[in-house]
Amino acid sequence: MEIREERPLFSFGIIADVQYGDLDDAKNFTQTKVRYYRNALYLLREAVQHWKEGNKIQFVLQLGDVIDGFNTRHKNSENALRDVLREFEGVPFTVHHIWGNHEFYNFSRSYLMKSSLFTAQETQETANNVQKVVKKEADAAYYDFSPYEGYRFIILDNYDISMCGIGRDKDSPQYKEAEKILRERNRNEELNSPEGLVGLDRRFVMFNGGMGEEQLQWLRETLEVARQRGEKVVVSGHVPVHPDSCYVMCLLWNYQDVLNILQDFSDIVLAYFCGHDHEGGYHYDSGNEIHHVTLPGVVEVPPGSNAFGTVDVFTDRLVMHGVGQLDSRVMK
Ligand SMILES: Nc1ccn([C@@H]2O[C@H](COP(=O)(O)OP(=O)(O)OC[C@H](O)CO)[C@@H](O)[C@H]2O)c(=O)n1
Repeated sequence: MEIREERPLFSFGIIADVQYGDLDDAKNFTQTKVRYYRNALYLLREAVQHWKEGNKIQFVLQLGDVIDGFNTRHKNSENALRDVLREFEGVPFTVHHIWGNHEFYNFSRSYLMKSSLFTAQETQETANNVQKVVKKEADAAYYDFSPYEGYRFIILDNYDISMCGIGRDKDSPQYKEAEKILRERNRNEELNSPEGLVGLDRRFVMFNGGMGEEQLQWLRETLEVARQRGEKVVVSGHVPVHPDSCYVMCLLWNYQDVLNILQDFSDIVLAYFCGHDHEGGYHYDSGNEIHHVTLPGVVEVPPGSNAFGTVDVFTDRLVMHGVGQLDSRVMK
């Protein structure tokens, strides 16, 4: 008879696209959904309260876009950031903040590096050395950590190559590379517009980004070391990397590079968690046994519901307990 463990090895929280702002509700760009900017803060508060009361999660993956770009119109970016960070004050778990496009509408990369949203700087070590958080490149936010022996989490910086907002200096090689990629693929004056782009090429808009060769190389090396150690790996970023897990306009520019790497390490990679596409999505890459989970965006959740979750990690499965618009799921 198969004996299943009752308790998970460990658990973590997930939430995406809070996009808080002290702003009146308004429709999104395509006029299809309402964004509830103020209410988003209460939904974040409810999620944090849920995790505190459950008293079982070790950490949260905050999957990016924690405040909205429209805060800049009122010069309110710092206040908005202060308000969301206050929700996490004194919590009994670690919070890993991932950077999305809205972080760069509000702040420069150098500002973010010095802020509490730069969680790669934390180095926490437990007795068995499994909670070490390792920062890599000097001006990038990708890193890895091991919350539990035998498990590794990888945080990607999906806007490493980007033209978003004020993130990258216009003279930086990364900004120039992003501009070259976009101008070659997108002939519109307004680079956020997908007009004239067909199929998967609709991802070549300015609110997406790409990952540079240095980061891709680091991802390969980190997975290689994890494989040698016999670890299982969960990867996260703001932007989806599988075309079947999201609306194609929200895909990472060089999603195929990342997918190839994840698939090369399909023996150890369990899942990829992200946000960005506010509709949310899910795809099981059955050939490689990798789960791609795109969380619904909190900012577009009407009052009375929510969109966050808790993932229990067992030796043979991840069990995602969704609240509100995030579906619950057992991922073998
Ligand atoms: N078709 C579009 C869509 C957007 N824009 C402009 O791009 C900027 C970012 O858009 P925004 O909807 O705020 O980005 P999110 O990250 O919140 O959402 C991504 C997906 O849309 C969610 O499903 C902003 O300046 C828009 O005005 C555009 O020009 N054309």
